[in-house]
Amino acid sequence: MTKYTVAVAGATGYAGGEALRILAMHPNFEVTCVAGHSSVGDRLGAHMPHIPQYADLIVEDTSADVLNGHDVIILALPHGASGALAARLDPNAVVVDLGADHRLESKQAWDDYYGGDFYEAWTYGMPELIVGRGQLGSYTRQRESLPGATRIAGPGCNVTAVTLAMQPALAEGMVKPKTLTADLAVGYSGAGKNLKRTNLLAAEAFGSATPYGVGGTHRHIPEILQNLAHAGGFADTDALRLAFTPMLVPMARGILAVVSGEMTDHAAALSDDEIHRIWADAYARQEFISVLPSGTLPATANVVGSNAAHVQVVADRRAGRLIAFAAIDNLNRGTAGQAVQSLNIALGLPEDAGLTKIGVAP
Ligand SMILES: NC(=O)C1=CN([C@@H]2O[C@H](COP(=O)(O)OP(=O)(O)OC[C@H]3O[C@@H](n4cnc5c(N)ncnc54)[C@H](OP(=O)(O)O)[C@@H]3O)[C@@H](O)[C@H]2O)C=CC1
Ligand SMILES: CC(=O)N[C@@H](CCC(=O)OP(=O)(O)O)C(=O)O
Repeated sequence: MTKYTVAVAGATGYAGGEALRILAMHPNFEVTCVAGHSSVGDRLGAHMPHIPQYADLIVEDTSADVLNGHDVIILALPHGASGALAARLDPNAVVVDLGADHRLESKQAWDDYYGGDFYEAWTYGMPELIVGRGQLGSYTRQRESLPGATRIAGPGCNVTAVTLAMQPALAEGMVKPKTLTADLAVGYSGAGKNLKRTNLLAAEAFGSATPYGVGGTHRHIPEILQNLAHAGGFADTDALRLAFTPMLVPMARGILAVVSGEMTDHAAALSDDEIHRIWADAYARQEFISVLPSGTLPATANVVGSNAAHVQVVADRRAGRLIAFAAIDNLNRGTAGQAVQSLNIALGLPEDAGLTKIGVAP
């Protein structure tokens, strides 16, 4: 069996930790290097006691010299920290960046929402993303760009939930593209191990629910628009408008996205069963995406610990809106699971190697 050595940078953080957990269960990968920042010199076991097989690895400095020499390099660093580093990595290594530095195709969007140096977009690591149509009307997927890729950009976690919920509507012209809204319940781990992306202290977040990143400011908006523009076959994101409001809720992992848009006449003329069938067909043969039976709504507890996305769609005919739902585990499907899925495809391994769609509910 082919074995690949893997270096994980950001190994002491939540996203890097989930990558290590998945890699520990993967038959083709062996973690041979872990790197960090303030934890350099520590045993990894001090930070990741739930992954005993890598407990004795020592956290090394995050530098190109340390990371080069391994077949695969996973970067799980704060955004802005991987762009310059990535430029010094071995061109023959397969590199996956879980941060945002290589996701956006538009420099303008990067400048508007992130700022700092812009780095070119890498092959986007969301295999099920609809990017066009092939012969006989079947969808072309992002999966087709991944074999042989050596630079892969891991999508944002909120982006993943919103895209998977709503992309069939754009692909089939079922919602007016300037009427989109997305409201999300998001678990604490999305903010990283210090809750720092929310500016909240643990005592303020615990037992409470509060919105953040409101008013069109959240950095995931341009990435969602980029994806939905691909799914809808639009030349750019100007055709789309999205009101996006995430809310921090008291759970460790999970995202529940509620995404809606005003129905087109085409959608309004369809029955509930026909609408549901469009979602089911869009995700047929997409092993990790489950369109739930009509009447069953997604819940984060059912996907925690897995690379699955649970999706549902309903028509609110009084409001004239289609409402799509997706539940994911932000660290697994939203980050490390999706990254390993993309790596599997890039390396020609079975797409599901080392991954599960079985959750740990309740
Ligand atoms: N959490 C999530 O749900 C998701 C996270 N991501 C992305 O993954 C990346 C990591 O996020 P997350 O794990 O949540 O964050 P954490 O704060 O939990 O972890 C950050 C990691 O990066 C290291 N680090 C911090 N600063 C630097 C630096 N200047 N140079 C090198 N390493 C550094 C830390 O090392 P040390 O502990 O040693 O200081 C730690 O290992 C981010 O880009 C994030 O946006 C993407 C999707 C979802
Ligand atoms: C609760 C919380 O703060 N969640 C984060 C998740 C972002 C994330 O991790 O994705 P990036 O890689 O794009 O930063 C947020 O909404 O910004």
